[in-house]
Amino acid sequence: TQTTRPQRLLAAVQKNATRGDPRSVVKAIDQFCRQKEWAMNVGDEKGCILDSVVTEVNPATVLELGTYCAYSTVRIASLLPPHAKLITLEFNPHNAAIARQVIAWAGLGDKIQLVEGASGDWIPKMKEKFAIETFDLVFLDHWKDRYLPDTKLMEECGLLRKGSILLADNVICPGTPDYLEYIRNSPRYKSQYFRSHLEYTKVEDGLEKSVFLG
Ligand SMILES: O=C(NCCCCCn1ccc2cnccc21)c1cc(-c2ccc(F)cc2)cc(O)c1O
Ligand SMILES: [Mg+2]
Repeated sequence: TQTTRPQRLLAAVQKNATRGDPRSVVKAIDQFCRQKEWAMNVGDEKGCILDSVVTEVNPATVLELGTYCAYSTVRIASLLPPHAKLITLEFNPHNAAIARQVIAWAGLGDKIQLVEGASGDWIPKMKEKFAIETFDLVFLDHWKDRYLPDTKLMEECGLLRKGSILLADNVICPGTPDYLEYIRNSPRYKSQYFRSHLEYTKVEDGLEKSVFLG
């Protein structure tokens, strides 16, 4: 029977990456997506911007919305300090199953908690279920029409503190116009656009980094 793209991506990781070496997992996925099949990972170009933000924030608590095959999950977790925790949310059970295996191959299982479900259902339960006060960093990479409602939901649920950083993928392509409009005009955020390209292409895309001012 026909394999899926996430299954082929996992096979490329298991073939070309070294167990326990997160950077080799990232490299193997980028090579697969450049040489074999495009996939919607944040990719190597935007990934460097992601790395610099993670390193600068040095977060103890991270929320990722949109795991897919755990490319950015592994990329972020490989830069976290020892006792930091990353919670990543994936809606699609098949993708979640692949992501778990990529995370295991990278040897990052003790830093990452993968949760299956929808952001609108899980965000209100984060505090009680995961003993989380607030998130130091949120990486938004899920349904593009959920970036705005979920940001408002995180505000309402008290999951953001003065200084929390939101980093949003795909604000140009596919685009998140309502999110950009809100976050760039709200007095409660200070935003900065990092211009880049859609993963593995020459199409314009970028990351929007926003600091919650409280
Ligand atoms: O759609 C994208 N990502 C989202 C995938 C679905 C997320 C589902 N999901 C996960 C957690 C979760 C929690 N709650 C609710 C839903 C949830 C995406 C698309 C493109 C893209 C595609 C084609 C094209 F021609 C150009 C660009 C590029 C990207 O980088 C992307 O990220
Ligand atoms: Mg994306």
